[in-house]
Amino acid sequence: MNPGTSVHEQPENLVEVDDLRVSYGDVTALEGVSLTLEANKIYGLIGRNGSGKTSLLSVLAAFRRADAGTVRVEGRDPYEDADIVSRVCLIRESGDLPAAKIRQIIGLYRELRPNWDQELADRLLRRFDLPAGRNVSKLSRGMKSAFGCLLGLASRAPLTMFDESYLGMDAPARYIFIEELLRDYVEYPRTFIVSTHLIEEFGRLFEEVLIVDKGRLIVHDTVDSLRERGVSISGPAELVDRFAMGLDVLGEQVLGPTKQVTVYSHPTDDLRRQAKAAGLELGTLPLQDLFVHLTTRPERNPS
Ligand SMILES: Nc1ncnc2c1ncn2[C@@H]1O[C@H](COP(=O)(O)OP(=O)(O)OP(=O)(O)O)[C@@H](O)[C@H]1O
Repeated sequence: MNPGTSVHEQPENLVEVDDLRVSYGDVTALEGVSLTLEANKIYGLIGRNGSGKTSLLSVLAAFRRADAGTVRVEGRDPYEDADIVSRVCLIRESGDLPAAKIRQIIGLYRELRPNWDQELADRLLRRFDLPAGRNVSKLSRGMKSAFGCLLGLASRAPLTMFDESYLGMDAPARYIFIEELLRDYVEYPRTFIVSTHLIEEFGRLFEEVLIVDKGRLIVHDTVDSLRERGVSISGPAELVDRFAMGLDVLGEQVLGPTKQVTVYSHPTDDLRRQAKAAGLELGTLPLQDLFVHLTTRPERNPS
């Protein structure tokens, strides 16, 4: 069944989180996180190791309870709400798979997931080349990940979250995942949150990006406006250096006599004109450079 035709009336904001705190003993994983996610969008969740991504997704999926603040999915607290939980799917890197054959686990999901699509599951089995008769304990790491991606996509949950679920998958398998996610999303729009460290590779999926850093949400913006926060400049090295002087340079690459720098500065019309007149090329800012810039501060690198 298409999630859009579900008996549930979806509020415009699928997820509402207010002043969330999550702690593990004396470790505070998230503090003061507030966010609103709309239905039927693809969100990228990025952050450095230990920044709190898994903690956030675990709370949304009701794997954990918030220590403070409120969490609402479709207007309701997902914790101990079986109806909401059946409409939320979190695929974690660890897979959370029982030691059973692929075919048996698919049968289980078919029972439990109200929107399960068997045709999609069969196609993904073929595309990922997964042996339906094999026990998951005998699968390679990448195969386990691909199977997790299959389960997440074929579940067609209105809120589907992948937490680094593609670790160990080779590049062709990751491309299949991205292609299938986009294809299915176009046909059956729903909300995805995709956490990843492969920012440029997965970036083309995202409409909006959430960046968490040290337990706080530091950015929630559209990909387009994030890319507009800076610009890449390329051309003859000497000219590029002269042009970038005084600007906040995020990164640089030298290829023979040519150089490309990325700068954290909104490319005004004036800057564009000057660059063009100087024979330089302006390009979009790589999300990865922006991410590194925003999450690398001196206190992160104690001497
Ligand atoms: N079960 C736990 N017990 C104690 N501390 C934990 C536990 N799980 C997470 N933490 C701590 O909470 C913080 C956030 O962890 P979390 O797993 O949410 O980060 P992450 O952004 O998903 O990291 P990564 O990118 O490395 O997977 C870290 O400091 C981590 O050490």
